[in-house]
Amino acid sequence: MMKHISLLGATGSIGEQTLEVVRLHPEAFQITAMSFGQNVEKGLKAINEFKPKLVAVKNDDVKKELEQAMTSKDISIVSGLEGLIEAAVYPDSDMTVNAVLGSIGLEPTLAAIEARKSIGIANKETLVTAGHIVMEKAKEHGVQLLPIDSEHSAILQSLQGHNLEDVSRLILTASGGSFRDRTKAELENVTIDDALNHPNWSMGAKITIDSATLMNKGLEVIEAHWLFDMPYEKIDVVLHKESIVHSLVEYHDKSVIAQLGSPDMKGPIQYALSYPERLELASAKRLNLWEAGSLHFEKVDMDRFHSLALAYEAGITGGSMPTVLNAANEAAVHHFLEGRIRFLEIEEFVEQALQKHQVIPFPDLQTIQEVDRATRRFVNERIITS
Ligand SMILES: NC(=O)C1=CN([C@@H]2O[C@H](COP(=O)(O)OP(=O)(O)OC[C@H]3O[C@@H](n4cnc5c(N)ncnc54)[C@H](OP(=O)(O)O)[C@@H]3O)[C@@H](O)[C@H]2O)C=CC1
Ligand SMILES: CC(=O)[C@@H](O)[C@H](O)COP(=O)(O)O
Ligand SMILES: [Mn+2]
Repeated sequence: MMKHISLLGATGSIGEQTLEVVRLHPEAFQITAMSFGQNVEKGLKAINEFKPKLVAVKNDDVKKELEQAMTSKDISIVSGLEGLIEAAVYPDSDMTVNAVLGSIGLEPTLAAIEARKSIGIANKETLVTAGHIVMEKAKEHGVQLLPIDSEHSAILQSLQGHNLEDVSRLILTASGGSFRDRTKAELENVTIDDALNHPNWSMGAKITIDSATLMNKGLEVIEAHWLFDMPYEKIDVVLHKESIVHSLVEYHDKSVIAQLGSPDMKGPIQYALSYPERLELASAKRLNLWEAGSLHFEKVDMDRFHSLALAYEAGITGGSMPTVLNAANEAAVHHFLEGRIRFLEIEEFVEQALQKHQVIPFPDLQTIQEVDRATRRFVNERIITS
């Protein structure tokens, strides 16, 4: 049966690869609504090809620009957070794929759950900042969140046919990112371009920096905690530089089940779209184990990758702490990408924000939004005045 999809973040790395999956399966998937931020050129191409009925953009200026560039008058264009939510709950859509960047994805996710859409979630910041609210709402409305993040997709795939109660440990693999072979001292003067040079994956700028600090893995630990209802002491991270084993599940009998494949996000995206079925993915590179030769696994040095330690601490503390972790990291990475701070200062600003924060247990949505704003202000002011 045809699945109708609202795609949030259509011009991004995950968004474009989702469109590629839809392009490969016109018999199975159709884009009914889409959103993007401000890349009108890319957005317009996607609109012309996929012909959604509704398009949401970042603000009124982008809306005007798009309206002038569009020839078809049959497509509604909306803007701002309200527009993003409208796209997320578009009545003709069965599924909402959230591939926007950052905690702006939270309210659209909650709205889509309330509208009982099936959810494909790439936007990990949403689960980090308010996992307890998202998961409670999903449970209340009987909605399953289907992970698009490769590690969480690997875990979901390794759980098929098994019970969560029989799991003794989740093991997330980490490539180590752009600087995995450098010492901390060697990170003092690395450039933005160096940091954006991921060894295995081509991704958006923010997640590529997160991968280099290993904050990405920290966010993923918190994401796994919520998606699979797993306590932090049962979530481990292992360095695996080939990014071929995408994550593993250990069961009580010490049997370990893993999902492997060549690094290609179209796999996890398609699995979320077609779940629980599997479709052909003709464009994917077959994993050739004799070509891969050896696979390597290493313990993570938590002093070297301090951001991962900060994420575990924030997750275990819980309450509003993960919101601070995420907001401080989003702000600091933004400033790094703008050339205002050095690479190692990202984790310093995140740590300062966490240290200054008085944890609020069980924060509601409004509290989370206030903490998010206050944390960004704290980081911005320190950076602008330093
Ligand atoms: N890239 C990857 O391989 C992976 C990504 N993820 C997660 O998926 C999410 C998306 O990542 P990625 O695709 O790399 O990111 P990109 O930066 O490539 O894309 C982000 C998308 O969100 C849109 N966007 C950004 N800000 C806003 C805003 N304020 N309002 C509306 N739309 C906005 C952008 O629009 P525009 O560009 O038009 O302004 C773009 O379409 C992240 O949470 C990331 O952690 C998870 C696993 C792998
Ligand atoms: C492709 C994907 O899921 C990314 O989140 C990936 O995990 C980044 O790689 P590392 O964080 O392991 O470097
Ligand atoms: Mn990942």
